[in-house]
Amino acid sequence: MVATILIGAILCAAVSITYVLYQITYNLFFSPLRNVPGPLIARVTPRWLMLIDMAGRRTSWIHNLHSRHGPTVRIAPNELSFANMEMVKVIYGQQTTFPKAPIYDTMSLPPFGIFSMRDRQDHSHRRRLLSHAFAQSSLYESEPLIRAHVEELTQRVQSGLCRPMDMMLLFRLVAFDIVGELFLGQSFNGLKAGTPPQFLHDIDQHFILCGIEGNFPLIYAMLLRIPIPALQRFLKARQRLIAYGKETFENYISENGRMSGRKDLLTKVVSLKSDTGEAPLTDLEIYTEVSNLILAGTDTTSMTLTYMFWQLAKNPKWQQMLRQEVGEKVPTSSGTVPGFSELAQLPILDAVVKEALRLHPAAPASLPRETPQGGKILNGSHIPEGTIVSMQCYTTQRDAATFPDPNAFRPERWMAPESEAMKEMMMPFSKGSRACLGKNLAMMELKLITASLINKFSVWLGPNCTDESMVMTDHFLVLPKGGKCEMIFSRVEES
Ligand code: HEM
Repeated sequence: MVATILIGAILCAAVSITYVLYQITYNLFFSPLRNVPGPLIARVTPRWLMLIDMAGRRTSWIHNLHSRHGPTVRIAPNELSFANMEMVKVIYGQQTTFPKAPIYDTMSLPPFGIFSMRDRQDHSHRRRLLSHAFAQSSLYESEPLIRAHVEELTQRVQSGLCRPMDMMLLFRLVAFDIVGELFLGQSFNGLKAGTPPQFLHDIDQHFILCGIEGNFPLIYAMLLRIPIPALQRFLKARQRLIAYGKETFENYISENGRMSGRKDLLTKVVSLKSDTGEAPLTDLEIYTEVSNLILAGTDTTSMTLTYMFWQLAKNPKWQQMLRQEVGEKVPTSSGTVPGFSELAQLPILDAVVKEALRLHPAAPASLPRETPQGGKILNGSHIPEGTIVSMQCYTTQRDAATFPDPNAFRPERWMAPESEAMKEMMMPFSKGSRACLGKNLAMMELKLITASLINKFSVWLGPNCTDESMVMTDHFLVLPKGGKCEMIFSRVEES
């Protein structure tokens, strides 16, 4: 009996070792990607990229590889990263044939919302149905709801003048309250409470869970079977996000009906009719979508604000220029939040926002796509179908030939006419048919908040806010290494 078990174990070990050796030999010497440069360990095993990913270092690691090896690098046995302008259109352009990669299946729970949909037809149907809620005209109708939260943020800052405040937290709370207001019909009242509500903790846990499930599916499946209540509670974060969306949605419908005159974006989604005769969204699809939109619209906007204000705190000259530009539209003394129509085209504000999005994109990492049937020629080499390919805007937006002095905060680069290369390589919201649906909303929030705060206050770095604490790490979305961003505000007249 013992001998049989021993022989079985030896056979299993031998088969496993042979398989691993075969994989290594194939990946290094026979794979069609064998001639693409990249670190040896990454060419041998996909686990290396996964570990780097989990450590929050994916973006900087890939960026360094491009600096060393050029525009095409192999970052895993079956995964390539590109960094040159010609590839942007091919992989992300309006006519691209590269669908989102299978990893997106682990980024949401089914039924998938627009963000995770990989089928081209399903996606374009959903996008057609949702687009009108995000149109600029819809956003103008919702502007008063957004401005009320910006006003609340301004008062919150006013009440904490001359002391360090964690602005990363305040920006998260305001962005969160705004998307709650617009997509659930009620604010989360995070700013009022001053602490993150459970939903925000669940968003944090959601991103960790995506990393575990996407990179280590077996471990994730095992964790699901371990009956430790705290662990199970952690693993249920994504279900809680959907459940909260469902409950709030049902309350909203019972209070407001389906054709309420409320000027939020949920009303637009609920009352939409398809002009093409296509089926409108079911309630299940609406509240799943809405929960995902809250996720998509919180940390993206708040991290952009955090880094933009960090740069402004380090560059008082740009604060003064902004204040002067905004002040000509809205006097500093007036208690009001400026109107977006007055701000939308201000050149200095626009340049500051763009430069923040360039240097500190909230989604800096690769956006993986799958090479379609038959393969494709990319940068002169035939890339077989099924190969995962991606670009990261962190790298395209720091391309020295396109953006001279690429690591410096220089908004003036956006005040001259933009070159074709700048337009192509700037992709903080991605490009083409999968580009960010919330871009208009994000720009509205970024400009309203920046103009309102800078018009009234000067901002300085807090004692614990250093270049080291603000190093960008990423778990798909960016996060400062120090996990917070302390700043000090003072009234303009006093500074
Ligand atoms: C500064 C703020 C923002 C940035 C930098 C940003 C960035 C991005 C990026 C890079 C993508 C493409 C992701 C991919 O291909 O995997 C994306 C997609 C998306 N974003 Fe945003 N986003 C921002 C704000 C928002 C907001 C406020 C919302 C809505 C509340 C939103 C909703 C979406 C949706 C629905 C998609 C999926 C679009 C599709 O696949 O058709 N985003 N965003």
